[in-house]
Amino acid sequence: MRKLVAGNWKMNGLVSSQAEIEALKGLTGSATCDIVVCPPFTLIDRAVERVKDSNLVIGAQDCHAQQSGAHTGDVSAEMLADIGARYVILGHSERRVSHGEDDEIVRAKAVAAHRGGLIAIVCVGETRHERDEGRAIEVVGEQLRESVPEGATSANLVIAYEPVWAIGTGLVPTNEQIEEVHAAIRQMLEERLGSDGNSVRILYGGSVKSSNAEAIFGLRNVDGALVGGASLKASEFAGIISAAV
Ligand SMILES: O=C(CO)COP(=O)(O)O
Repeated sequence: MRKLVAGNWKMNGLVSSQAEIEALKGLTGSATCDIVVCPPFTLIDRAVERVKDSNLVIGAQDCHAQQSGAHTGDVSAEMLADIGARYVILGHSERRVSHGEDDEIVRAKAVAAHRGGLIAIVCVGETRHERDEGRAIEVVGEQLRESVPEGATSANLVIAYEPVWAIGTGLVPTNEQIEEVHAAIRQMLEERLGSDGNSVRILYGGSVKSSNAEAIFGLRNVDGALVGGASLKASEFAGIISAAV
């Protein structure tokens, strides 16, 4: 399966950060994977202009479940598609924790993403405590079952496994732990989507860097990465992209 490497800029980036996208274009012209950059809302419009005629595409980090209406401060999937975004990250643990987003909200947002024509990158992952209790697969399975909407296909859904304790910490699960969870996700996707579940890309996210990317991409059922901090610097992100063969 062709790999997908997505960069989640989180709440980082000013207009001047467009230079990183420009540099990334120059560094990834011959990349053999799909590449998505998800800057903050404020930069999406400009970023879409910048990546025209390149192999980069632009995504967002969230959307509202409704198409329009009295939702102060929110942005809909249709608005994102309207300015040229192609993907949207949903259910990131930073939103699940700090914005109280539960699986039902994530699923409603995924329905909205599909209605708006966006590819949903749905994030799942256990906390340290849940892993220590031996419940990682159970927690991820529950999130997956409840967050993935009807109508999901390999063309409009990507899953990102992001153990909460690995995000921004420099900690990475062992190869066995990653393979175990990815295999469980694959099985659940097959149960849910039939043979098409085989074609849904499952990304790993959490402290991915150019120095560990190759080893992670070599693992079974790892179809790419969702990268936070290391996506902010073009040269570092390009190092990860070049490992995704
Ligand atoms: O949250 C992440 C991507 O969505 C991962 O963040 P880091 O790569 O900074 O650990």
